[in-house]
Amino acid sequence: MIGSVGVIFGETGSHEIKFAVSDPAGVRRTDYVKVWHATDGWVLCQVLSMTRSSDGFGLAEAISEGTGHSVQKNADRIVAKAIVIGARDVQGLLRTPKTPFCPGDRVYPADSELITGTLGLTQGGAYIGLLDGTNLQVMVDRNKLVQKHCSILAMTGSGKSYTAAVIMEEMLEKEIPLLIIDPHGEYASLKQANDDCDIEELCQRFGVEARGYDNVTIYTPANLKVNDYADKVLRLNGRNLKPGEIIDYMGGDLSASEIGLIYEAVGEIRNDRMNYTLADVLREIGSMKSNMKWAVINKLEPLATAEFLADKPTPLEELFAKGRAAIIDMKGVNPDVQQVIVARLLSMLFEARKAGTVPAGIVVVEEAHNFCPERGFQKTTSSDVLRTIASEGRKFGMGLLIVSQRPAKVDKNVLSQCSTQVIMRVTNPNDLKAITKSLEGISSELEEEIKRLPPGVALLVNPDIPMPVMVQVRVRRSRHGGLSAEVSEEEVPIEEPVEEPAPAQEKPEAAAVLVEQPPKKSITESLFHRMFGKR
Ligand SMILES: Nc1ncnc2c1ncn2[C@@H]1O[C@H](COP(=O)(O)OP(=O)(O)OP(=O)(O)O)[C@@H](O)[C@H]1O
Repeated sequence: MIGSVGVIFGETGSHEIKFAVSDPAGVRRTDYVKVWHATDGWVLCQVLSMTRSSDGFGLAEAISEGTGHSVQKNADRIVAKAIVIGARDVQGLLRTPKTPFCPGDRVYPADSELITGTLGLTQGGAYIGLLDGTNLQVMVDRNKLVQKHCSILAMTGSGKSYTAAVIMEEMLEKEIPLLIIDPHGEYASLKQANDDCDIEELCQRFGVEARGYDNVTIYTPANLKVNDYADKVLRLNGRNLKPGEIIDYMGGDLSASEIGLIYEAVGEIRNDRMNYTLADVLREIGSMKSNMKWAVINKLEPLATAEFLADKPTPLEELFAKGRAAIIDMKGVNPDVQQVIVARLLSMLFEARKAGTVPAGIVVVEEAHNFCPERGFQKTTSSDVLRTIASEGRKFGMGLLIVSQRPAKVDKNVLSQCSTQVIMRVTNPNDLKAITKSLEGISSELEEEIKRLPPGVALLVNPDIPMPVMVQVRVRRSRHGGLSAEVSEEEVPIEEPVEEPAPAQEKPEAAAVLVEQPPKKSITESLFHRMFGKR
């Protein structure tokens, strides 16, 4: 029994074994163990559960009699259940034995080489962390992250953004372009080296070196007053927009007649000239006879005055470039506008990628439930493009890194395309259900495990690793947390709400249909007149 931790007993199969633990200090739940199989050699197994009882008299004696091994006589009985992972054959393919294991055979702790080789932990070089409870590095294939997308799902405070930053660092190390949609300004600190008080010890443990990344640029769609730690403003093209582009920006909240009005107005302008602004489109709509024009102006006016639309847009080639990360820091930007910006920016980026004018890379979407919500929760402008990138991105080398604390609220069409899943602690039953639904054959033990994961520990599901593995996510090279807490919060003036004046006289609806009435002067109308003068 030297070196062994237990002995197989009872009815055995080739997918699962039960063993009586002979060395309680030598084996714990989730540990990897090995068993010799007559045809397959050393086979890797993982302990799923352990039970201890004092009423199993007879079990140890039975095993002892059958095998000649002495097993914990006169003590509590500890029984472990382990799942059989398998062994690599000569071609490197993972196989599970075709015949059952023998009762009485010994179970040993698995050695590092067998674990790493069988689980395929070192493929592709993006270093995520250490296999929980070991010193074995877990790596995933960078290219597959680009081609097959990745999701990080966990409840708040469990280490989502920390882990997302670890993956971003791995991409930056290999100069893979990153575009990061950052609603809370959490990733600006990628620029600074990790200066945690215990950083030296952690770096030694995980085998990394602390560093900041100076090839990271923070863009704000607002302005440098609202976001004073941003490096640059993000501007999208606001000149000579086609009717379809204007409609996209307006977020799909238009009736067919309103859409018609926009086409008509832009058509009129383009008959005359090809160089125009949204203000010109507004003016053209204002000069139209249709009663509907006020509704359209009401919807278009915020766009015409939006800061993020400009004559000189930020070049996509600058935003998505080899060796660089562009953080789109949404601080101070209204959530509806954030979605419009994400929708437009990602549509243009995906087109540019298809045309080959930007390199292959990864788009990170934090708070993904707000940008691609599950049907039934809400409709957002950015849903369609994210769904398109999720399903077609792999053909063109555009990957998604989806991060969310509400997996149940993220579009399943997007989540189901993420072949790498990093799952951290989740306790909400709906979120847990959404996760386990997407993981084929997840055991009830693993489900329980997800509820109890400590911060910084993740369950990693990856196509190159034959089963989910528990990973202690490595320490960050760069500092964790946004820069926003360090800068003085500037007060953003809040506009007083303007009360709409009550209509002078209520008109019967039928009359309004039959007789064309001049529409009442709305806020939109007065704003319009203020901007362009009376018409
Ligand atoms: N792998 C790790 N190593 C060390 N500390 C970690 C690790 N993961 C998380 N932490 C710590 O746990 C805390 C929470 O992590 P993080 O900010 O990533 O959580 P989160 O899930 O993104 O939360 P929120 O939704 O509130 O942003 C942080 O203070 C971080 O320092």
